[in-house]
Amino acid sequence: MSRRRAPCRRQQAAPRRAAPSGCFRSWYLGRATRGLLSSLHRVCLSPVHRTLLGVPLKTNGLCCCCLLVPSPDASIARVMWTLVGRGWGAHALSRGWATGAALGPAPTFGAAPESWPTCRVYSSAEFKEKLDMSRFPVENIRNFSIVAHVDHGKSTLADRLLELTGTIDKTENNKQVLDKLQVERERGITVKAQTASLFYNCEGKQYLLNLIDTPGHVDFSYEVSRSLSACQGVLLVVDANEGIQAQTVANFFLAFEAQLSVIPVINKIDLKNADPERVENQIEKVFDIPSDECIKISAKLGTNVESVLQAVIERIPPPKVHRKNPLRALVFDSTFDQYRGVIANVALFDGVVSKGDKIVSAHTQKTYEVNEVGVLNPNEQPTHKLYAGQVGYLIAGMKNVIEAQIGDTLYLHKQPVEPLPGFKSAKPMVFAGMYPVDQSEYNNLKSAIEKLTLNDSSVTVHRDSSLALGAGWRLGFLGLLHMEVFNQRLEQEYNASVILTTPTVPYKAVLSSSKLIKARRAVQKNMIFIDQNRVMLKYLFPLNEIVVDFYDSLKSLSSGYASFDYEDAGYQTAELVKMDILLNGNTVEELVTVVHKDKAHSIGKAICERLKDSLPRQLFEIAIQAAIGSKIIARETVKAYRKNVLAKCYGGDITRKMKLLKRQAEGKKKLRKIGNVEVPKDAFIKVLKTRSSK
Ligand SMILES: Nc1nc2c(ncn2[C@@H]2O[C@H](COP(=O)(O)OP(=O)(O)OP(=O)(O)O)[C@@H](O)[C@H]2O)c(=O)[nH]1
Repeated sequence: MSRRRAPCRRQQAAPRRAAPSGCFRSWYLGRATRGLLSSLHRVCLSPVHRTLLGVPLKTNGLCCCCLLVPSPDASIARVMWTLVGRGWGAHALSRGWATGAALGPAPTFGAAPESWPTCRVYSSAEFKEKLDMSRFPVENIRNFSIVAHVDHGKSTLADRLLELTGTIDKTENNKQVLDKLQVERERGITVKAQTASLFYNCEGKQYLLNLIDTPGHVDFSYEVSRSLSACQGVLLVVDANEGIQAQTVANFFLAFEAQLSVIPVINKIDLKNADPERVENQIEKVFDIPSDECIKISAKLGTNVESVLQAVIERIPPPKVHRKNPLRALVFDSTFDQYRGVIANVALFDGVVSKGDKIVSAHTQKTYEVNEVGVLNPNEQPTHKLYAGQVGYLIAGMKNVIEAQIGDTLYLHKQPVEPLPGFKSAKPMVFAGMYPVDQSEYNNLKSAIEKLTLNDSSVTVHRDSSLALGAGWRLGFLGLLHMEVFNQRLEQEYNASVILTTPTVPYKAVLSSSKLIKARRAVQKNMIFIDQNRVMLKYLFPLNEIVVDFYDSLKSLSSGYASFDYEDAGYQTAELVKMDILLNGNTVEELVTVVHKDKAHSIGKAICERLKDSLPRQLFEIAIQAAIGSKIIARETVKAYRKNVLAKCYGGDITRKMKLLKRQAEGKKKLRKIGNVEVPKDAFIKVLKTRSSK
């Protein structure tokens, strides 16, 4: 039995240290006790992590400790961020232990520690103030997105705005901090819209600026359109050298249609080839925005960026919301955290939400208890409440994609509201099959795909299987880059290894073999769902379309699952014709048939082909014809046997051979005239089946 040791004197008497400001690669937790740390160890750390994290704890050996991450181990980074994300700092504060720690953006897992951001440490008072969101009345809130063509400088401008508002420190390492994903860092492009709440003091007023940095590439335009639903304005960034490009126009119209205020920002004016005046004129001409409304900046150097903040406050209206109404929150994005479940990004259109509230999803009608609310600053910063007009995150124990629908409306239990319109679903353009490299990994890959599609709702997923690759999925993407990024994220964020088939685009195909019912001139009467797995379909069929092989075809198409029954529905008017089948000009009475006018040609052709296959070759040629009245609509020929009349001629005179062949041809002519073609019995059955299946 292990005995608990009493805390040593040195620990109790440890002086309170001043929080180191801006300490790099470290987390300052103030007077966090060993008890809290060890409980955290118990809750979330594996033995390896405990050992590694234990090293700096032991060496510090004080109540007041600074956790240094001892190695670039990716999993350690993940754990540290999980702890911070779980509100460790806030927890310590609520117990009166500590100053809290608000950090820079999460390090990308597996990245070298040098790329990690600087931590920013707040005083207790600052931290307490951060938790109270009631200090921002609606008129002091501005919600806006930064939109632009690819590489025109959105993320760089976002960095400057974060710095100007004191959200992050101005250091070499804080570059494109809102591009948090490893794939974004590696490729140098934004693929995921990121929200950041900035606190800004202007002329004695405290403003809350909710900024959403969006991707520029067309494959991720769904991110832009969703982000705009949480905004009242956009910063339309245009490169001073390249001018207006395709995505500039597309994004402008997205904002215009959503009736948002558009602030044109001409960026990169520091470039040698920059021509801001030309771009100003373009903007005026194409978007009808007066040139004097354009703000010329260099996001890279920080030139004139302050005036962008001014314009946001002056030109973008505050949200039109009502705090006194019952809660109405739009879920506009979400991510999955393995410890906390779904983290939903929400924009509050009405009311207030607090930790502990019972909320209902309009989509699933399920009730949840709110475990945490907060803002992204730019990382998760828990707050006491979120108020209408604000944008933040909410954790309520939702566990999967079905529960956490993007576009869903959340409201308070027993206070139902009219759901918000939500979003149009994305239309995939490129499709590819995805299979686990090893079939035993199927379930893990399934769960990884589900979690990732939660964060990227524009991907469509359908189950599929292949003889060679086994069970898998057919995924739909908005483009090739989107497909590559999704695959890369699966590998990097979920450690999944997959086989991705060659991408294809959608085709519209008419599957003649499976249109079993339509092809038989049926008219649907009704459809009744008997239970979850069975449906009853009622059709009006012409009887001659089902008598012969309909049931066989139905069984084979449905792998034996479908059953069939019919009853007489009386006579109906139809355009029918009588079709004769002729053998060497003589009608075969047994094969005379009545068919629908539109199908006469195809049935006639098929019958002739079947007869050709079924009739034995004879000494004379047989002409098989299908006719409607005197009009021949199809013809096949069965060639005659040719007896080798020259067999006995060894060498000899050519005139003798010609004489024999001529005599044979004359004999055949006579045969043709008197020829009475014998039709075997099974040919009739084959022919009847042909007629029916056409
Ligand atoms: N010279 C100069 N370069 C800039 C400026 N702003 C951004 N850049 C550079 O332009 C490149 C693209 O910048 P980003 O901020 O990533 O552009 P983005 O629009 O966010 O890119 P996507 O999100 O991928 O569309 C980077 O190399 C930046 O350093 C600027 O004001 N001047």
